Amino acid sequence: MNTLSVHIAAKRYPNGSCAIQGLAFDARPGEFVAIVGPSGAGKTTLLKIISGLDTDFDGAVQTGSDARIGFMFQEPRLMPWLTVAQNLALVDPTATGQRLTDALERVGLKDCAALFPKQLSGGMQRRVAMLRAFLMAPQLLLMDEPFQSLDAPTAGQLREQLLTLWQDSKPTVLFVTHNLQEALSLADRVLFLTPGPSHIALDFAVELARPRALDSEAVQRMAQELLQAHPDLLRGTLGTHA
Ligand SMILES: Nc1ncnc2c1ncn2[C@@H]1O[C@H](COP(=O)(O)OP(=O)(O)OP(=O)(O)O)[C@@H](O)[C@H]1O
Repeated sequence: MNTLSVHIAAKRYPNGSCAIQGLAFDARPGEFVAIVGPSGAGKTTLLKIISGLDTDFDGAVQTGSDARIGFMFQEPRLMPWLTVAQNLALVDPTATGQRLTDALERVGLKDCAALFPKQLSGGMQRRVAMLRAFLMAPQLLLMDEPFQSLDAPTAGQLREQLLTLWQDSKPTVLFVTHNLQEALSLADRVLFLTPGPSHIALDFAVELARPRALDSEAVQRMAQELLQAHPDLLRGTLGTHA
């Protein structure tokens, strides 16, 4: 995939409200970029524009002409009438036999191929959704608060599995989150958005070695330093805990 290049001069909804104004950034191939901003800042709107679902904006997004783009949402969006294996086969028909077993093992779901979504916990369903996103071999993966409302240990496991999958195939990732520590534990770089109409207030490189647990001293310290340096940007919009 080429460098992702995003330049949104303005995004207005038909009711006249302006969600995004003057927002621009590039992301290198394979870069893991977190996007953090207050509720209503336009994060979901931004991902919809980048994915091509929303073309009604002033500006340009370059993803490369044949870039495969994957999406993972907060809700797993699995087909309830299909088994785990069948849900995965929808995006990758070659995901059968040993290849399927290996893939499921990567996300701790070795014995779940024949189960239906309703037989899985919320965390397990999200693992299937995450695996599905990677099985389509995206060059760009857009993730919209994918681990929101999971308990802390489950979210921690999913973060570890996400990094393993990402490091295997290295798509460019744009990961929207409200959680500053989650952003710092995962990303190469964090883009902080202003309240809407949003633009980028701070483009922050996370220069910490991996793995970095969310509750590690290094992540906690970096979060505290950011909160002290940019209280207006971060106050009231971001939890400092998982
Ligand atoms: N279809 C729509 N029509 C009109 N306004 C919209 C529409 N969708 C979103 N908006 C407005 O655009 C702004 C950005 O919304 P968006 O959902 O992108 O924000 P967000 O940062 O993802 O919010 P959250 O963190 O709460 O999910 C908000 O003010 C919202 O009310």
